[in-house]
Amino acid sequence: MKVTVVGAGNVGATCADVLAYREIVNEVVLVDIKEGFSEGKALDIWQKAPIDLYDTRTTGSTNDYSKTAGSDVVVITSGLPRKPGMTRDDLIETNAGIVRSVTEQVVQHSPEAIIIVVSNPLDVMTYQAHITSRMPRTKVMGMAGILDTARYRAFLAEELNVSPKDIQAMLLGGHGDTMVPLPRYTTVSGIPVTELIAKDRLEAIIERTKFGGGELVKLMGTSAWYAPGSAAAQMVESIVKDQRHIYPVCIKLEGEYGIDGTYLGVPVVLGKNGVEKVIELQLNEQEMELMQTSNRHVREVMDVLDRMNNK
Ligand SMILES: NC(=O)C1=CN([C@@H]2O[C@H](COP(=O)(O)OP(=O)(O)OC[C@H]3O[C@@H](n4cnc5c(N)ncnc54)[C@H](O)[C@@H]3O)[C@@H](O)[C@H]2O)C=CC1
Ligand SMILES: O=C([O-])CC(=O)C(=O)O
Repeated sequence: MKVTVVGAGNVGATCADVLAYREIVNEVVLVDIKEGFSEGKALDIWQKAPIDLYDTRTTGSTNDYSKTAGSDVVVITSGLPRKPGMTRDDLIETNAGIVRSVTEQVVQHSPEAIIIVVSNPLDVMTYQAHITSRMPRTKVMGMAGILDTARYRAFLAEELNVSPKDIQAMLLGGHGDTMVPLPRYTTVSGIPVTELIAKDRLEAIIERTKFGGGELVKLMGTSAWYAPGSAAAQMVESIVKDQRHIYPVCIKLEGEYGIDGTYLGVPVVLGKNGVEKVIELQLNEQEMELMQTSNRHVREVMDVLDRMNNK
């Protein structure tokens, strides 16, 4: 199995490292526009192989996509990260052009690849990659929900003083302040979380989760990479090993949740064909309202992209 990671910056290099040291695939190609950058990162990861004992071959390429030919999965992380004071949506202008040109080159050399978009604003960059690639919706998806639920699960584990491994959760909607964490679908070793935590504490954790990316941007001056890189690698693993995990993934909705044409996070089964199935939860009125708010927000940013692309 061969995976290409485009963008050898913080998120891309972390993703490549996880794919290598966990031996998720045999071969990882890192691509970046900066001369020598991806080659250097790939060489560094390869030189760690005798220490951490893995044999995934890792190579780099400065914008030469012929080296990515025949990839099974391509992870797109190229693009600007935000700085303090910015929203993810502020990145649209620069990142749309990058995602468009990268997708064109990816598809030319790996027409069968499954594409996982990471660049922000996530839902709208997934839209950009999907329309550029002209592939079925099941093969072009965005990574956000695994990261957002991981943050939610980590905060809950800290609050309850239990292992983060025991916390299961689901989340819907766009990757932004309108994301929809679902307490009704959150359990701790099978116990509904609402039985273990006070309502106001749970609400505070949900609020912290919604702004989890911004919290890190404020602390570091740029956005997160360890959890995002691992989250993208986890999606790759479910695909290349046909594990059929259920994860929250951004995909174009076609009538599910009463929404048509918007790219939003929903639970899906992830296997060798990409999204094998979209799971439709029976939402209550309040959850549906939150999902619609998220839908309206992502739709607005999709409209901005449409106007940019039609200029
Ligand atoms: N979906 C999510 O949950 C998350 C998304 N992100 C997003 O991921 C993106 C990358 O973040 P970082 O890795 O922290 O940024 P970074 O600045 O460390 O790395 C981005 C890399 O992309 C490269 N690049 C730019 N244009 C390119 C092109 N045309 N072709 C190939 N490479 C190109 C740059 O040279 C740079 O090395 C950002 O847009 C960020 O907002 C970050 C974290 C989580
Ligand atoms: O916050 C950002 O800009 C990067 C991101 O999407 C996240 O870490 O959730």
